[in-house]
Amino acid sequence: MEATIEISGLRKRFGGTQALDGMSFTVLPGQVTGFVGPNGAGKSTTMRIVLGLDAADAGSATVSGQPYRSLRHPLTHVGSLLDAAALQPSRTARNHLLWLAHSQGLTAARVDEVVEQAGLRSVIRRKAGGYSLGMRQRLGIAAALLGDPPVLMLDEPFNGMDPEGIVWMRGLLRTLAGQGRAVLVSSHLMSELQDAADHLVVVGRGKVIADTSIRELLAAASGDRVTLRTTAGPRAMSVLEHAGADVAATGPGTLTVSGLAAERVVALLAASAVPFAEVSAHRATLEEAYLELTRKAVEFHAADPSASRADREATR
Ligand SMILES: Nc1ncnc2c1ncn2[C@@H]1O[C@H](COP(=O)(O)OP(=O)(O)OP(=O)(O)O)[C@@H](O)[C@H]1O
Repeated sequence: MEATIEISGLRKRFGGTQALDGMSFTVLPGQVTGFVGPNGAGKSTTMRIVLGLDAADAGSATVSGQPYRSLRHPLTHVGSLLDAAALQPSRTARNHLLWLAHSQGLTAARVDEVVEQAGLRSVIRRKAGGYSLGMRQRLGIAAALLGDPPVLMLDEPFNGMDPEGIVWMRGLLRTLAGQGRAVLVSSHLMSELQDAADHLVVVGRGKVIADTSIRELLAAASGDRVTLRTTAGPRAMSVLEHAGADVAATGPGTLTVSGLAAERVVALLAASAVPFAEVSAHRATLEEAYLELTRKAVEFHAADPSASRADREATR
C-alpha cells in the first residue's frame, strides 16, 4: 500500500463550535504537503483524528489505507509531532526516546541514529524539562522518525525555531519527501514553507478552500509580469505598448510590463536602442500567492480577522 494520509468528509463539533465541516484531502508520497490556515481552522483537530486522539462525528481518516487504531506498532507506519511541550520534564531526552523505542519494539541503536539526525547529540543526556522550544521540536522530530515511518505528520514544527533551525527543518522535510515519504506539515507562516513544500492544502472554518501544487500556485500568482528598470521610461513605454503590452510606471525609473515575456521585452528594447539596466520576470513569493488565493475566500476571512488585516496591508 502506498504511503498516504486520506481524509474524507471529516466532521467534528465541540459544543457550539463546528471545528471540522467536511474536511477532505489526500497527502501523497514523495511530497511535502503544507497544511495552512488561520487559528482555529481545524488543522490540529484533523491531525488528532488521524492519530485516533479525537473521534470524528462523521467521515474517515486513514494512514496508508488503514485507520490508525488498526495499525500494529503505529510508530513504524506514521511519525507525528503534535505538541512539542508534551514531555516528562524530569526524564533525560535520551530516556524519553528509549522509553518510546522500547514500547514499539525498537532498539537503542535506532535511538542513537535519530538523535544524530535531529542534531541533538551534544544535549541528549540533559533533562527534557530544560530544553528550549526549538530543542523540544528537534526532540519531537527524533521521536517521529524513530520507527522509520513512510508517513509523517508534523503540527507547527517550525514553532520556536531560530533561523538556523528553520533552514535545518526545511532541509530535513525535503530529504524525507525525497526518500518517498508522505509528509504533512502545518504552519501559520507561509514564509516557513517557501522552498520546503511541494503542495498546499489551505483550510478555513473546518474545510479545504484550496488544494494545489505550489508550482502552479506560484505560476498563477506571478502572472506574466516583467519588471523593467530604465532611464528612458517614455520611449520604452511607447515601444512596448506598440507591441501590445500593458505598461505601468510603478516606481522611479521602474516600469511593470504585462503581456510580454521578459525575452521579448529585451529583444524589443534592443531593436529600438532603448537603454535599460534590468529586465526581470516577476516571481511571486509564497506569501503573496497565498494572500491572493485567500483574498477570494470569504469563508477564510470570516474565520480570521487577522487574515483580512494582512490582506488589507498587502493590497495597500
Ligand atoms: N477539545 C476542544 N474543546 C473545545 N473546542 C475545541 C477543542 N479542540 C479544538 N476546539 C475548537 O475547534 C476549532 C478548531 O481548532 P484547531 O485547534 O483544530 O484549529 P487549528 O487550525 O489547529 O488552529 P491553530 O492554528 O490555532 O492551532 C477551534 O475553534 C477550537 O477552539
